[in-house]
Amino acid sequence: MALWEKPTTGEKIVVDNGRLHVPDHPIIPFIEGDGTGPDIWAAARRVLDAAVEKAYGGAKKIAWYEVYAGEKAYNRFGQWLPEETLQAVREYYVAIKGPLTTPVGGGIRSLNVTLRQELDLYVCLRPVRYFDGVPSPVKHPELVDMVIFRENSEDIYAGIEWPAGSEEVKKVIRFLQEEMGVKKIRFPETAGIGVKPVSREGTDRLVRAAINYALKHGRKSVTLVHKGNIMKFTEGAFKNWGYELAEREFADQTFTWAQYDRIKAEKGVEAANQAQKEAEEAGKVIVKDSIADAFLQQILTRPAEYDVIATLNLNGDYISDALAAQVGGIGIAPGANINYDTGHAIFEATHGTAPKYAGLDKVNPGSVILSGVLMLEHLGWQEAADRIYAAMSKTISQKTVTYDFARLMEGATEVKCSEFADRLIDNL
Ligand SMILES: NC(=O)C1=CN([C@@H]2O[C@H](COP(=O)(O)OP(=O)(O)OC[C@H]3O[C@@H](n4cnc5c(N)ncnc54)[C@H](OP(=O)(O)O)[C@@H]3O)[C@@H](O)[C@H]2O)C=CC1
Ligand SMILES: O=C(O)CCC(=O)C(=O)O
Ligand SMILES: [Mg+2]
Repeated sequence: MALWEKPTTGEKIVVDNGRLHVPDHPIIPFIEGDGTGPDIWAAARRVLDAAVEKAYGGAKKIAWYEVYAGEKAYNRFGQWLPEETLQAVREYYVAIKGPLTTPVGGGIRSLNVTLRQELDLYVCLRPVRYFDGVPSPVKHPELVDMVIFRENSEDIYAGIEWPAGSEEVKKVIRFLQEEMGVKKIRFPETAGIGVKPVSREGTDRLVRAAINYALKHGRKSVTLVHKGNIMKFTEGAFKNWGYELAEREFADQTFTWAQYDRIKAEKGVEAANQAQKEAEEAGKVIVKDSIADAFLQQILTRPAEYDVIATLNLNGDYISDALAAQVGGIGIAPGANINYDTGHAIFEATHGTAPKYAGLDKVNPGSVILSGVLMLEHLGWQEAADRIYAAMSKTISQKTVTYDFARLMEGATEVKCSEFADRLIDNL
């Protein structure tokens, strides 16, 4: 028996050869989220509806369809992630969600990660840009304009791990020592073990999506961020496979640092520099790489050198919060989880449930609103998206902001989460 009723109004989005056909009243499933989720989702929904109404004068309207996950699902149905929720995203293609809680060190596995895995949403897309007037801890936040393509289905993040002392972990240790010849690593009884799968297919589809994005949006470079000096056959392979993919599938549109190195070895550094210069002048996308620790310091010291970033799952998680902080914090950091082949996508903020602020109508709804803007762009409703971007810029410049910006801005008026949405709607 179904756990809840399906919507009776609105129409389904149809996907044909990976292309979305969006009706005027598309049914869009949403998950409210845990913690601050109800506050920020309520604010976001009002802003999205008002922008669509204003942009299309009533000709288009989203038919919202609530589906359940997390605490609300558990409290109502005794299930953390009902199959109906997964089925709804499969059927209606595009969804949006608030953050969901994941306990640390035990309990259920991340529902956020499970949604990505179950629907094979292999790209976590997180654009990071600066809005004028936002308080930032760095001198030139306006130099940050990056789009993160984080691999979303593999890596240590996939959750293959066994707890210390378990029968499973003992078996894995025995296997490593007796069959795989791992002798030099100490494996005390207290070791837990995690496994890090990284595949060529997983890398190819992620890097392909990043290069396609760079070409479509006139971006200058794609940087493969990895820790391949240490994890050679996972992160190092990611780098090598990324370069190979660029040279194989985008030979006329890209120039890679692997090519640069080959020219340098054959003809010297000047010839290599000249080849890169010519590629840049011809408008080719430069595909380069950076080791993750050096990258994290360079995004602070030389952010203008980075543009589209393609990286593995865990690196991408860290990098997205770090970059969000540079442009004013996690309160305005949007994201999307996308499968470019099937057309499925779930939009969500970069931040989590911020439990200490739950129910206070306090936090910044900007991240989930801007995730909604990415969703409107994905639907092709650019006019509505543009209105929200403009309203966001205007509201911030008027210094009417939530606590996170107000505490760092001189002369700001601090407003509640819902009031910030009101101001945005006034400014649409
Ligand atoms: N995709 C998802 O659903 C995600 C879920 N999570 C989950 O969320 C839970 C809490 O994680 P936690 O590590 O505390 O990270 P959070 O991102 O939830 O919160 C960390 C801090 O970020 C700031 N912050 C978060 N959201 C906002 C907002 N909307 N506006 C302004 N500031 C904000 C607050 O900073 P300050 O204290 O300075 O005010 C907050 O204390 C965990 O269970 C985690 O697993 C985490 C990330 C993503
Ligand atoms: O799933 C979670 O609880 C955390 C996920 C996360 O931090 C992220 O995807 O950025
Ligand atoms: Mg994160």
